[in-house]
Amino acid sequence: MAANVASGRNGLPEIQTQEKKADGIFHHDITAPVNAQTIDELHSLQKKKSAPTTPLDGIRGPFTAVSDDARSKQQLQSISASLASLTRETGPKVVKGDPAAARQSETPRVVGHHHHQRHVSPTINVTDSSLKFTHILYNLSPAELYEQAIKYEKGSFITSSGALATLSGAKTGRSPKDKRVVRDESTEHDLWWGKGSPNIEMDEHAFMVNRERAVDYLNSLDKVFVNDQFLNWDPENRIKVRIVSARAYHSLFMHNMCIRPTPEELENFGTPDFTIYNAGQFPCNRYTHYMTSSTSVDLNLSRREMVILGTQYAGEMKKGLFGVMHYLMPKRQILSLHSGSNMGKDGDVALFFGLSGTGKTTLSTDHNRYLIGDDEHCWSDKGVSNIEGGCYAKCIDLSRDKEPDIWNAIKFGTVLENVVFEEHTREVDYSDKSVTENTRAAYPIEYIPNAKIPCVGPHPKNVILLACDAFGVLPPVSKLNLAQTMYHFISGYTALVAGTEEGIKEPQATFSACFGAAFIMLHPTKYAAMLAEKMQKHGATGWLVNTGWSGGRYGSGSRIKLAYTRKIIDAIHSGSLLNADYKKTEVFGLEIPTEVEGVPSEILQPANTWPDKKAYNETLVKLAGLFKNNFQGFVSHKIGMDDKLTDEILAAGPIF
Ligand SMILES: Nc1ncnc2c1ncn2[C@@H]1O[C@H](COP(=O)(O)OP(=O)(O)O)[C@@H](O)[C@H]1O
Ligand SMILES: C=C(OP(=O)(O)O)C(=O)O
Ligand SMILES: [Ca+2]
Ligand SMILES: [Mn+2]
Repeated sequence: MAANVASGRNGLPEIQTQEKKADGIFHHDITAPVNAQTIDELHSLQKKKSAPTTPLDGIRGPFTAVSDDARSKQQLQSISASLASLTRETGPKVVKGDPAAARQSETPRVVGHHHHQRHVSPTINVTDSSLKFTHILYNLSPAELYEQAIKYEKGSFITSSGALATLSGAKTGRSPKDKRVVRDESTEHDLWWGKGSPNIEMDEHAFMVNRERAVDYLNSLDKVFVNDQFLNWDPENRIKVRIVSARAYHSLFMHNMCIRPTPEELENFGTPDFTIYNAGQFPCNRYTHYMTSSTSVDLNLSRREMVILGTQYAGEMKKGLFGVMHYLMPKRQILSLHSGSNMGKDGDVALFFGLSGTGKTTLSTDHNRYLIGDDEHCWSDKGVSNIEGGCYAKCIDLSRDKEPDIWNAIKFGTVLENVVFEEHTREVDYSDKSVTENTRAAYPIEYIPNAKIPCVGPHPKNVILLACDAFGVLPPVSKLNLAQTMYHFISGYTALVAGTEEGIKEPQATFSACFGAAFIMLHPTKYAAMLAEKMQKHGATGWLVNTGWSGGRYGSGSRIKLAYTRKIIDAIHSGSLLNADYKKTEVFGLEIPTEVEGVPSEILQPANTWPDKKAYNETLVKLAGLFKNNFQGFVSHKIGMDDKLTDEILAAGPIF
């Protein structure tokens, strides 16, 4: 090849790698020319249209064939029906796609899974809901949702590991006091109401006022996000959910947390079984009956709808749906569980119950075992199934060494809530609590390398009850008989520290029935009876594991090392702890092993670890009193058909 030397930019010699053509014109480009005549044409080439993965007309019979167009129309009609104001005649005019994209370009755009003809949208800001189109961003991909969040939602950034950092606004945790459940003829008798119940009532009318408020707000926006997804990996008991929301953050969060439909499943989705209207940034009207703040999370089981006003905390949606499952599943004789779950190589399944912060996510995510799920499960006659399609991990003080699988899951596609990062490098500082202590990562379950897909497993062998005991008196591990397991399940104890402010040293005991009183819908004894029956039938062993303090209460002792807790959990899984030597404790009557491989034996007996024995005994009796007091609410209830079990459970509490 002859190198021609000519004068390039800045007078520097330019090296020609091509021969001069006969016409005397230099050809600078060595690659093939672009297949477009205009910039618009070039841009239109960049995006390939998502085609349906199944040739629908080909595989269906001539009488059942539904054209793509008809299917797309049905889908839009279904979404319009979801968004319909119930006081007006028709639903809003809906069209798929980003209104900004439609304004920018003359070429039809594809957003979501189906191509749809672009309607001409008004270029002036016409806000009358009846005159405008509501643009629907339907089941967008994570990449599309990233772009939406970054373009339109303040506080959205890509972190150095590729996650989407977002802010949840004024609320950085759930608002259980603002939860309302419609009390009508059907729920009146079915649900748990009154003292101790999380179900604070509202009437149908107040619900409709809030529903209208949410729907009108959503329709006033130029676009809304719609996610059609599933709950429950048990195919026979799968629930179809639709989430209508105003933020890309919410849409991506639910994309990660619910089960993601395949394109085929989405084409045949039809009508949802349950719909969430999340108008989170818009408050409720406090003049509305039953409202006590500007936040309201309202559940109407008869309408199969939930309305969220005045909180953008995304966990509200995930845990809201969990409540729905706590109603729907027991009706089918399936037990819903606030637990993590994993499975060993030999197929042994463990459940991890516990209140927030006790270790469900951390301990079910175990590099040596298959992860079934970190938070919400069902136990049916066939075994366990995860309700969700993702995990929701706490990020505060997250370390690569101690929790490598969670660390590595924080990558492209993961939603990172309320974390603080270095403004230039976008490295997250997981120790920073400036926004909140409750920093979170929501990622699809397959981001954990040993996730068990599909997320189902056989009947559990071990049922592990986690308590983070900041009083430091519960043993790191004890083996429970069935009555003790039920006693502790119904009690649902944990004790965290009262606050993060200086000087507050007193642990705060929390009793939350079934380790999830905020989410259960029926009386706790209903779930307890089902758990007892299943554990008995399948021969599962119960364990109480304290992931909290040792060597003294909060302030003088310290939290049990995660590495030790993991060793304890390993010994439960392997079966070695089942046959260990045990010693029974006073007061709580708990069986404590004398040895656990990899754990210093002296920490197994809490009494040994307290330098001040008198303080230990006082604290132990104090906690026992709190247990006894809490259980008073259950003494008059029968658990299951068996009077004997009820008596045994009552006797399984602390004696002092
Ligand atoms: N010994 C321990 N066992 C379990 N978790 C521990 C322990 N020590 C500290 N931790 C921390 O406590 C937190 C447990 O939270 P998480 O697993 O998210 O609970 P949950 O899923 O039950 O809400 C994690 O941040 C974890 O790193
Ligand atoms: C999302 C939650 O779950 P957890 O804290 O148990 O992970 C919650 O309780 O709000
Ligand atoms: Ca929880
Ligand atoms: Mn969790």
